[in-house]
Amino acid sequence: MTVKVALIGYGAIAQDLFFKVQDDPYLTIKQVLVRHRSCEIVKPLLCSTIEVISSIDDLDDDIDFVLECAGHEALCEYGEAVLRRGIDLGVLSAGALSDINLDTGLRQAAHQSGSKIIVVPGAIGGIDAISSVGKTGLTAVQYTGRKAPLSWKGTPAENVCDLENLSEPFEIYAGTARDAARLFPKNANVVATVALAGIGFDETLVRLIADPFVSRNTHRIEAHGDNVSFSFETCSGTLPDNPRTSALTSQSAYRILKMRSDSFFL
Ligand SMILES: NC(=O)C1=CN([C@@H]2O[C@H](COP(=O)(O)OP(=O)(O)OC[C@H]3O[C@@H](n4cnc5c(N)ncnc54)[C@H](OP(=O)(O)O)[C@@H]3O)[C@@H](O)[C@H]2O)C=CC1
Ligand SMILES: O=C([O-])CC(=O)C(=O)O
Repeated sequence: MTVKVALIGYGAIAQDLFFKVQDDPYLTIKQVLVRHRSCEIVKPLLCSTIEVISSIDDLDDDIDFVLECAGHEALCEYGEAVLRRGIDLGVLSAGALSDINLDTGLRQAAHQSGSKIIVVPGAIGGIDAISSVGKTGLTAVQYTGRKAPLSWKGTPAENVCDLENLSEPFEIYAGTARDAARLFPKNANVVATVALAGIGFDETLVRLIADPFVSRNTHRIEAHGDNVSFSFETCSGTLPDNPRTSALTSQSAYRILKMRSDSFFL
């Protein structure tokens, strides 16, 4: 059986994922949802069998899985409608779930229709272990993220340091996962994933660092419980079309799609 997938967004992650999926006999990207103004730009980039849409109402009834790879705003705009249609939703913009109303709305929609929300681990490793132990088994979780200075352009980091001329690592944020997810919507989705898997947005402590010495995005988790402790570090180069996004993100998204199509899965 071929699993029919719709993507929300056609940026760096979606395009990289698209190339991974195109030779896979068990997965088909059937539709791509973009903003209305982008439809005519995206159409020529895709083969004619893939429909480019700009309204969630145009989602085909036979879509098995929708993957959001567009940003917080897109998850707010389309997430609930996808789930209400009974279609499972993969989420990359997990940081949007730091908004309690959105989180509750999506969970209710999924519960009522029987669909599922799958938070894609994306750019960070170790989520399986953190999630297996979860809130009941963990007492402290600390996340530290490092990216090259220019990856923090357009964020509140610009108010606290001169990103263009950093010669030493600079801590641009220290606080809760909830505030990090809200303040850094394009850089702290992994923070939200760690929080959701572990002890929650308000208990997970976060440090974000603009580091002129890193060439790859680096995500470090230190987690402790009464009977367990973890320390994970993930370093990934970035995608050519978005130098702030880890290449691991689209690899992880492809894995989630394969999970739905393959009979043996690890
Ligand atoms: N969980 C994880 O590990 C990670 C998650 N992410 C999340 O994934 C998102 C996408 O990342 P990436 O591909 O690198 O970003 P890009 O900026 O390269 O692409 C995002 C695409 O989504 C489109 N888009 C944005 N809003 C909407 C909308 N409301 N409706 C339709 N399309 C929309 C944008 O179009 P336009 O240009 O017209 O706005 C753009 O083409 C990030 O914003 C972030 O939230 C990113 C990295 C890691
Ligand atoms: O791509 C990464 O390394 C992480 C990222 O941007 C995010 O979590 O939003």
